[in-house]
Amino acid sequence: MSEKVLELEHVNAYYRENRQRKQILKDVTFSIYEGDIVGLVGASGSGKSTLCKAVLGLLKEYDGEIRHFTNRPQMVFQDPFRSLNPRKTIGWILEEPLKIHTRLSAKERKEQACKYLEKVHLSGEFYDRYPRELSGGQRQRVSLALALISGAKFILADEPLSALDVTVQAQILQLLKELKDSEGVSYLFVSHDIDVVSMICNRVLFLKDGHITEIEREQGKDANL
Ligand SMILES: Nc1ncnc2c1ncn2[C@@H]1O[C@H](COP(=O)(O)OP(=O)(O)OP(=O)(O)O)[C@@H](O)[C@H]1O
Repeated sequence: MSEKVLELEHVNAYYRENRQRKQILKDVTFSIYEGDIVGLVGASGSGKSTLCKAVLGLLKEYDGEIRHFTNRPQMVFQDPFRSLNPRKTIGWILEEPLKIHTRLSAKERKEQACKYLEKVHLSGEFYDRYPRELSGGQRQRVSLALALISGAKFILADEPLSALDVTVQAQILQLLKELKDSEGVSYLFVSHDIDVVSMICNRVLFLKDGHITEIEREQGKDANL
C-alpha cells in the first residue's frame, strides 16, 4: 500500500464579501498517495484555486483537517514566466533552495543544479540562461526541476499545460509521468480540460457546487503512457 502524502477531511472554505460569508468548498474529503496523479477538474469559478490555496495553507477561513505527510508541496503554475525570477539565471534560481536549506559548496550546488536540469531533459547550457531566453515548455521544465530540487514529493500543478502548444503539452505530460516513476512524486493536476486529465491521471476529482466527487481510472489508459 502506498504512503499517504496528503489528506483533507471535511474541509469547508469561505470567502467574505460585503460582510457576507460565502461558502466555496463544502465537506471536501480526499487523500493523495505516493505515485498518484490526481486530476482536479471543474468549471470556471467552481473553486479549484480555492482548493489549491487550502492545500498550500493560504486560506484564511476554513475548517476541517488538512494534513501533509511529506515536505510542503511545491507549485507549478500555468505561466512559469511569472514564477521564475526574470533577473536571475536558471542556475541561480535552481540553487536558491540549496543555499537556504543545505551547506553545499558553490561547486556542489552547480553540480546539483545541472543534475536536476538533466532530469527534466535540459542540457547544462541552460544553467547560464535567463527565463526570457527559454520557450514556454523549457520554462515549465525548469519549474519542475525547481520543485524537485526543493525536495518536493508532492507537486501542485495548476493548469501547467494551458500556455503550451499541443506537441509541447504531450512532451510535458510525458515528463510528469517519468518524474513520477523516477522521483516518486505525486501530483494534484488542476485542469478544466478533461481530455488532458484523462491522459495522465489515475484518479480524477470533480468539483461542482463546492462538493467533490471522485472517479478511479486505470492509469494512463487513454494515452498509453
Ligand atoms: N478572494 C476572494 N474573495 C471573494 N471571493 C472569491 C475570492 N477568490 C475567489 N472567489 C470566488 O470563489 C469562487 C471560486 O473561485 P476559484 O478561483 O477557486 O475558482 P476556479 O475553479 O479556480 O476558477 P477558474 O477555473 O476560473 O480559475 C468564485 O465564485 C470566485 O469568484
